[in-house]
Amino acid sequence: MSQIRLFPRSNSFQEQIPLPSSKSESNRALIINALAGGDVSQLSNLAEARDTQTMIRLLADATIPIADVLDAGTTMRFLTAYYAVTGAQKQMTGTPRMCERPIGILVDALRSLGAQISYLKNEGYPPLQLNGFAYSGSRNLSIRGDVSSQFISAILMISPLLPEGICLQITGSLGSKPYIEMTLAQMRQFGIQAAVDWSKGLIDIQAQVYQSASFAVESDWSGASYWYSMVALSPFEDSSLELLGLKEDSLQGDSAIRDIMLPLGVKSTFTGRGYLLTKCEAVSELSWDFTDCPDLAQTICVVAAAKNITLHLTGLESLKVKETDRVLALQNELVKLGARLVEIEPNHLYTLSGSFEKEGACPEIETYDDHRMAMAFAPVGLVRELIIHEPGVVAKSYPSFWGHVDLLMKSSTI
Ligand SMILES: O=C(O)C1=C[C@@H](OP(=O)(O)O)[C@@H](O)[C@H](O)C1
Ligand SMILES: C=C(OP(=O)(O)O)C(=O)O
Repeated sequence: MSQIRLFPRSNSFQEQIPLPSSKSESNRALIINALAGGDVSQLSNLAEARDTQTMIRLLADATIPIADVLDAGTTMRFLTAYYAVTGAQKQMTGTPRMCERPIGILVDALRSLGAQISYLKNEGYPPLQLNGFAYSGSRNLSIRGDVSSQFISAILMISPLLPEGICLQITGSLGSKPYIEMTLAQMRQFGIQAAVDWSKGLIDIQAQVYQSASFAVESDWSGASYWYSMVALSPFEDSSLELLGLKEDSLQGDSAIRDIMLPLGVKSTFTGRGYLLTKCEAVSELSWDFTDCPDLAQTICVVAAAKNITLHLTGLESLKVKETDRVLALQNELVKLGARLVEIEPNHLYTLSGSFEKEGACPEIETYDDHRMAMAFAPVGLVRELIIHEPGVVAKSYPSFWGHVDLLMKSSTI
């Protein structure tokens, strides 16, 4: 299918949504489990996400000479470190966009530990050729924190295997920190101790042996965000959704959606088996820093646009090097709803404002090979007819998304 048309709903809803599992937790669990020599069957509730299924497939067959990760950032970065430290001879590649996403910071760090890695096309970007590992003897490593936390997570997961461990100094500003905390928390569950001093940006991991363990992946808070949007945008006061499989104490930083959505009109109540979302009063203006939760930015921009809430956003720097340039994609598509996302201070502060257009020609939203563009805009279909192009992009993180949307909205596919 190349388009989905969504039709507004004229009454309230009360539904349960069986959320997908987190691909971030899944991909960490798979790498750590492989390093621990565990069996995949010890990991439960692994994500259906294509990014995770790609990781499972590549880890299952060590003889594959070319590891094609498609468009999965974590799979590319985590596997590069895994293959490097295990001395694999391997080519790493991905989609054309993956070959535009930076990896030089990780490659430099791995080379300084002793990995033989060369670039097959452009310096600093996939595809890569991995040619084995000869430990360099150094445990002190510096790494920039401002491009992608995935480089840091990748290095941390292989640290216990190195003869002297690693003392990692994070330099510059740090984005997506909760993902690093997620990595450390999952390593801890497999027996690894780390000494962390965030005030100095230091993480010290001695040489240690991973203990194999069982691990159950939680539902995905990033995927949950789109259901928060549905409740926020429903015009009916008694609309509610129960999102299943979420924990109160999550490893996922995107659980911040609970706090962000409160001023946008959604209250979260823990039910023991997930969260019940109900409607509450929304503000008319809000400032938010997305440094810790970049994957929520698209969700929040679309909700604000459709509710005529003025938004001041910071922490969007990393959005330019994700599945697409997400700032540009948002700027192009939000205009179709009557909103403008304007850069106020270069690459720092943005303001979103406008007047939501409920009537007129049906907006057609382009998705730029980015699952989050499709899922962030879908909730608008509750309040006005909308077409979303290439809806299949959701498979990267949430293959069952449109099936779940069917619970709330009528749609037709072309
Ligand atoms: O480690 C992870 O699982 C992720 C880290 C984040 O990337 P960056 O660290 O590049 O911001 C996030 O955007 C991505 O969806 C998943
Ligand atoms: C940025 C994302 O994923 P990745 O970097 O792993 O491709 C995402 O899922 O929004």
